[in-house]
Amino acid sequence: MKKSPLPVQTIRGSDKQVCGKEGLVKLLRWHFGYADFRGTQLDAIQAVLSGRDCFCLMPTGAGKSMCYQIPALAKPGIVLVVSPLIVLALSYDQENQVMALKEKGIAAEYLSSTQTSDVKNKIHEDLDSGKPSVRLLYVTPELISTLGFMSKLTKIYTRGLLNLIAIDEAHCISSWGHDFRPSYRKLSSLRSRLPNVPILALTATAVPKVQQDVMESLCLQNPLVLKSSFNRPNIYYEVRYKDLLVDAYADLSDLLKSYGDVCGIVYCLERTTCDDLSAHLSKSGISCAAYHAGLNNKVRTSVLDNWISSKIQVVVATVAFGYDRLLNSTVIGPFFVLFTLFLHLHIL
Ligand SMILES: Nc1ncnc2c1ncn2[C@@H]1O[C@H](COP(=O)(O)OP(=O)(O)OP(=O)(O)O)[C@@H](O)[C@H]1O
Repeated sequence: MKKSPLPVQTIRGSDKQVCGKEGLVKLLRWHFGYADFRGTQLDAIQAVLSGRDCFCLMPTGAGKSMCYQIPALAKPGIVLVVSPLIVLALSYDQENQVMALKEKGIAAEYLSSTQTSDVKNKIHEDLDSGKPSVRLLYVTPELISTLGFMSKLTKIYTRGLLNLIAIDEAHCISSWGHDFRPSYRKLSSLRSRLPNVPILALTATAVPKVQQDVMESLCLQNPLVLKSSFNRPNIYYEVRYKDLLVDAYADLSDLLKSYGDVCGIVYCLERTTCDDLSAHLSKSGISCAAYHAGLNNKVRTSVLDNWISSKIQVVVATVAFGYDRLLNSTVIGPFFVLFTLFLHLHIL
């Protein structure tokens, strides 16, 4: 349901007004309906709103997005969110995030190669106008590294309209990290090109060496470093020995059925295993589909859509199925079960 007139801030308040806990909690309640901030969210938000850089290490699903979404509502101007749109599931998540924000009446847009030129032109026109209406702009690191976009950003910056740069999945900037992306390296120029704009680096996966590398590469100055606990009491591992099972397929099928109406992902190492297992499970009455890089985009999108909308219960996938993102999906929430280890041990 859409909310009408939103109290998005339109005038510059004093730091105390903008950063005060009471006002920020009000924004959170009004726009998102949550009672209070979680973990270190408020610290991160207050740091960036006061102009300080921040490195924020939070587990997947802890609510990192809120750390840049609330600042976008607290001050007039634009929050730039740099996020990698590597695989289908990630870009899907990005689109969903922007759609969900728009539903709440928050002016959010994303720029990616998947959009039509009409849509992109509209966003560029808004950015070029003296008074852009967009509050949250999601872009790829690749776009940041283009001269045209950088000069656009510089113009917005010189007009005093760039409030915050949030770097999502910030570990991608580190060549020590498991997800290193060369295009992220180019983000190191943001500090010199757009000085005085606070930078918020967000990640769920940085070991100390990567953390240091991220902070140095982004030239963070005296950042507030926030690290949350990674204990996830809702996740547990169970190991079953394949040799001790009469029929591993039947065992898996029974296990899936025993969870009732929940949705799950079964991870396999190979594409052919996904196809075979999906066929087996379908025969035993489980609504499922395979997902791997060998399938074309159309099929993959439809499997993802069907799974998210609960038309199918189980996806049998390789890691091509955006592991981290889907684990967090708000749509799936508590009804999500992951069977990764089981399959590795039993079926392969
Ligand atoms: N203070 C809060 N109270 C309750 N729910 C919250 C709060 N902040 C965020 N959430 C919800 O938590 C869910 C996960 O948030 P989000 O997607 O931002 O996590 P994340 O840490 O960015 O995950 P990822 O590592 O996948 O990027 C979302 O549904 C979000 O609306």
